[in-house]
Amino acid sequence: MKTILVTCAIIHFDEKVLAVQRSKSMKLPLKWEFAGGKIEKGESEIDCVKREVFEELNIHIKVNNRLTPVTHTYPDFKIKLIPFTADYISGDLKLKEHADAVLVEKQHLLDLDWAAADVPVVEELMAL
Ligand SMILES: Nc1nc2c([nH]c(=O)n2[C@@H]2O[C@H](COP(=O)(O)OP(=O)(O)OP(=O)(O)O)[C@@H](O)[C@H]2O)c(=O)[nH]1
Repeated sequence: MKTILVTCAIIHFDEKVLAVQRSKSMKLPLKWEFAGGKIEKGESEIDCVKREVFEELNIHIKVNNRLTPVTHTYPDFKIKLIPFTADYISGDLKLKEHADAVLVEKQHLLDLDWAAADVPVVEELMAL
């Protein structure tokens, strides 16, 4: 099975981080994730994560640290999820694709029903 390369951003707004919920019509319906998406041909990881966040949320971010990538096999596809910590810079947050968004304190992140690939990312983040 081909591995899809996906970046995502753990966007900090002061002490909280932004989680977004996939819509009913997306793959992994209603699961929570970090904004991001597939790397396009010739695109750097950082350009990808900035582009996807702007496309999905209408905000600009500053990308900080790359966390540990997670390879996960779902029943019908396999991804390598490459997470970055980031800070909100500017823009009015608008949900272009997702069903919902919440700002969560780090210690409450595991209360959400995450896409399976995100669970190790959340655990790493909580241990930072
Ligand atoms: N953006 C993002 N995607 C994630 C995360 N965790 C995770 O498993 N994924 C999966 O990685 C893929 C990212 O692709 P995407 O967001 O660009 O595309 P999509 O599924 O909405 O579009 P598609 O239906 O065209 O494939 C999705 O299948 C999504 O389910 C995450 O934290 N952020």
